[in-house]
Amino acid sequence: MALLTPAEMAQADAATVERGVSGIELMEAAGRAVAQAIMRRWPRRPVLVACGPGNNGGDGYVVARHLAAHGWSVMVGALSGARPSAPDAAHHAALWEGVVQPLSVGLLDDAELLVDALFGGGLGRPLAGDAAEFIEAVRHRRIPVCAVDLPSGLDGSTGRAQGVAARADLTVTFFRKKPAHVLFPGRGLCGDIALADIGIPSEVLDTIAPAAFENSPVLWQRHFPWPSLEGHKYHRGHVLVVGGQTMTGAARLSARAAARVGAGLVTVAAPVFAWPVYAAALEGIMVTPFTDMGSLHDIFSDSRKNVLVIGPGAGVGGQTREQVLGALATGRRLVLDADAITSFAAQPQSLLSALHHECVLTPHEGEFVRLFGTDDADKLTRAREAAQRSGAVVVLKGADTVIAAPDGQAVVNTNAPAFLATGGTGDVLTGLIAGLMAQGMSPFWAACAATWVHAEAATRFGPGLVSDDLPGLVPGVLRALYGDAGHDGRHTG
Ligand SMILES: NC(=O)C1=CN([C@@H]2O[C@H](COP(=O)(O)OP(=O)(O)OC[C@H]3O[C@@H](n4cnc5c(N)ncnc54)[C@H](O)[C@@H]3O)[C@@H](O)[C@H]2O)[C@H](O)CC1
Ligand SMILES: [K+]
Repeated sequence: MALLTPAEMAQADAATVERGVSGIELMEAAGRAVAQAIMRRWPRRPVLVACGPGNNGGDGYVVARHLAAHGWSVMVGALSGARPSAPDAAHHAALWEGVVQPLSVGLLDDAELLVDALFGGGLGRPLAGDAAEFIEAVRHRRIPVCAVDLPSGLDGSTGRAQGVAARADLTVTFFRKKPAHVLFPGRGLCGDIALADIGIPSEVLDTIAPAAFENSPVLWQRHFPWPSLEGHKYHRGHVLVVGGQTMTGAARLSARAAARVGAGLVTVAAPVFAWPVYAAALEGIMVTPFTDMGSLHDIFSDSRKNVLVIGPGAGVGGQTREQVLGALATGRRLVLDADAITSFAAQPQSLLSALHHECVLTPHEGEFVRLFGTDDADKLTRAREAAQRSGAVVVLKGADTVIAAPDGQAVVNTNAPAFLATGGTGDVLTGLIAGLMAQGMSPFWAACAATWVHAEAATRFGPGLVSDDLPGLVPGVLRALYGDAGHDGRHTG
């Protein structure tokens, strides 16, 4: 599903109003959806609705009215005692027949649930004054919180808090999620996220043309390279993983992952004296020894090896740089990870100028900074800028991995479990990406699909996961995807 910035959300809002659905109706639908989500989650209890000066506050008055209509004891506290001035919010504030008190921390004493309708998409600066004081007080209490659209204080576009921000147990948002709902720290502050349809037709997206999406098989399933009966292994590509001299496990993990995700053939190019180690450990995966850059180049020159992988266990230094630049010179599809990125820390431009659009970089935050430097922009922006600057697909890994293409398209992955934070999982992801690219998937969709499959496999295993488990878990994930795509004859409705 698309991710909309608050500005794009306002465009969706306006486009819907142009189609004849009034802002007042949208606000009614939004507030009603929040009230219904609250009643589904919590038993009736005294509730405080904290209303801000804008339309987020307007939603709050609708929530108050619906909860009261269902017998809830409702207090409304207006920030700085101000009634909203915006017409839609003023309309709904006037429909609230109960008392409106100036919002104060003391009102929390009689509440067992807080509805945070202070600020949402219109937050323009860090919370200050009464608002900041109130949110600080809430954070120090154990009162359950339901946030309207966004926890107050969060920048909807970036998921970052410019100052103090509320923490919610449940956030109810409208039409489409914002980047703040999928990027940390925002995602962590939202609690559970409920997405409500408030009557905005999806057609409005045609004019907005969103460029950011939450990762899901829906995005790339139609591009997934399922084998066909008339095909054979050469149709399914050939991944070449350049092995390191000492950390031989990394390349083996990548190679196994590439094979498990369906690459027709996989070869590890091994430094000759480490060749026995690789050869002894791999059966279906071929191992070709090389002695120097010349013999490695001979291996590269076999164009049937349509995707090259450098980085897992490569070691940081001039030899890795030489291998990377040699691989880039072939124009072949390339996945660069870990040491292949770090090796260019002192001379990033020599890598950036050699990259092409059939390359994928898979840095974690530290490797990203070594190559692209630091700036205080949010993760989505940084990944996009890096992809544009490098001309390659950039997979900026983390609990909220961002996959960005040079044309600005970006996908945020949200199914990664905490268990993935263990050594070697990055090597597996690199192999999954390469394996899908070898079968013809575009670098961008291969990176999106591999990231999702990687996380789904980890989730299936759960606690105790080690990276060695991951390649063997991939078939189960593929089986489910295969079924969901209706390939097994089942109709998925
Ligand atoms: N777009 C939709 O489809 C719908 C959105 N709804 C709700 O509307 C809000 C966005 O409302 P908006 O009036 O634009 O902004 P806020 O209510 O978030 O902010 C109010 C107002 O406050 C001022 N302000 C901004 N930052 C601060 C600050 N740090 N301190 C003090 N004051 C601040 C600024 O002037 C803002 O305009 C959206 O979140 C939804 O909840 C519709 O109700 C439903 C459909
Ligand atoms: K809010």
